[in-house]
Parts: sequence; C-alpha cells; structure tokens
Amino acid sequence: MNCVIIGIAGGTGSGKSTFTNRLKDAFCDNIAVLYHDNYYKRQDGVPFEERKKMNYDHPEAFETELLLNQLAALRNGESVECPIYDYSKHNRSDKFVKVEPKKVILVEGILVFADERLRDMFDIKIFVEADADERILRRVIRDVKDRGRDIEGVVEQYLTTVKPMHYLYVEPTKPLADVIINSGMNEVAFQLVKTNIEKILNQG
Ligand SMILES: Nc1ncnc2c1ncn2[C@@H]1O[C@H](COP(=O)(O)OP(=O)(O)O)[C@@H](O)[C@H]1O
Ligand SMILES: Nc1ccn([C@@H]2O[C@H](COP(=O)(O)O)[C@@H](O)[C@H]2O)c(=O)n1
Repeated sequence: MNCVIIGIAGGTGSGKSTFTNRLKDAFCDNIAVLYHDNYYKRQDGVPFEERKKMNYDHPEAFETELLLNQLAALRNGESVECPIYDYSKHNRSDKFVKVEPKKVILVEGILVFADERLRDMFDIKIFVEADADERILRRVIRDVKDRGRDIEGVVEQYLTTVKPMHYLYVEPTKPLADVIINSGMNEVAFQLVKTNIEKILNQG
C-alpha cells in the first residue's frame, strides 16, 4: 500500500499526544495512529515495586521491533493488533486494539526518532517543542490525574531518569526533524499539517 508515515516526537509533556489526538479527531478513521508507549516491554515477571522504579525513558525500555513489524504490515495493507499500555500498572494490559491500514499513519512517542530503523520509515518527521519547566509542570498534573501517580513519585522519577534520558536521547533527535513546532496547541502548525494530510488523502 502506498502510504505516508508521519513521526511525531518531543519531550514528555511537550504536547505530542495533544497534537496527535487533534489530528486523529480531525480525520477519524481515515488515518491510523500508533503510540510508541503501547510498545513498552512486557514486565509480567517483575514485581510492581520493581516496575515502579524502572527507567522508562531509555530506548531499551521499548519493544520497538514489534512496532517496526506492525508498521511494515500496515504498509503492506494488513491490519494489526496493537498492544495497549497501562501506566497505572507499569505494564502492558491484556487488551489489544485492531488498527486497519490507512494512507496516512501517525507514530507518536518521545523516542521515535532515536531508533534509526524507525526514523527511516518516516516520510515526515515532526518534533513538538516546549520549555522544560512547562513540560514537567504539565506532566505532574497529568500523571497525578490520569496515570495513577503521586507528586513525590513524579518528581523523583523526573530527576532520576526522565530528565537525564531526555538530554541523552530525546533532545539530540530534534535536529533530525523536518519540522519543529511550538507546542501541541499551536493552531498554525496544526492547520499546516492538517492541510498536508488532506492533500495526501485526496490524492488518487
Ligand atoms: N500548550 C499547552 N498548554 C497547556 N497545557 C497543555 C498544552 N499542551 C498540552 N497540555 C497538557 O499537558 C499535558 C501533557 O500533554 P501531552 O499532549 O500528553 O504531552 P506528551 O504527549 O508530549 O507527553 C496534558 O494534560 C495536556 O492536556
Ligand atoms: N510505566 C511507565 C511508562 C512510561 N512512563 C513515562 O511516560 C513518558 C512517555 O509518555 P509521554 O506521554 O509523557 O510522552 C516517559 O517519559 C516515561 O517516563 C512512566 O512514567 N511509567
């Protein structure tokens, strides 16, 4: 299948999911969306207390091979069963979501440009940018509200793994992007990307 794969990267709390989900809402079932976070490695044999302390911001935390295989399958016109991650359990859930092949596929995640094999699959690379203080403030609120965390835990995790890994693995991928956008709520950037996707979908 002739399709266009768009990678959307950026630091935690930058607004990647906000931007991605706005596009998903705009195009509904006409585009496919994959989230790298759903491909965090299964940790079934690891006790919860251990899972809580793991480094989730290192490229090795992900089963990227599965994402690569599923993207290749979608490109071949096959549907795939994507895993669904449960942040409150620090593990994959037992649920899956069926994703159908589409002409436009979005792939979102902090480290989607860090893996060369993944990066090479993207026709368009977008990096969502936001200041570090804004990102951590948003993350504290989101993780407490939506991901079953407490403030002390979010701060501890940010200082021990999230921040150092961001500067080691996420920030260095910014110059690899085709477009750097200023926040997930940026209306001009949203309209530019939306128009581009409309053009791709309307091509015969
Ligand atoms: N420009 C913005 N201004 C204020 N809050 C925002 C903005 N962008 C995102 N948020 C909020 O910040 C939190 C993190 O955004 P999210 O899109 O999940 O970031 P990411 O996917 O990059 O981690 C969410 O609760 C979201 O609603
Ligand atoms: N069990 C987990 C798994 C991941 N995280 C954090 O999620 C962040 C990536 O998601 P964003 O929506 O914020 O981009 C990443 O920074 C991991 O630290 C987690 O806290 N717990």
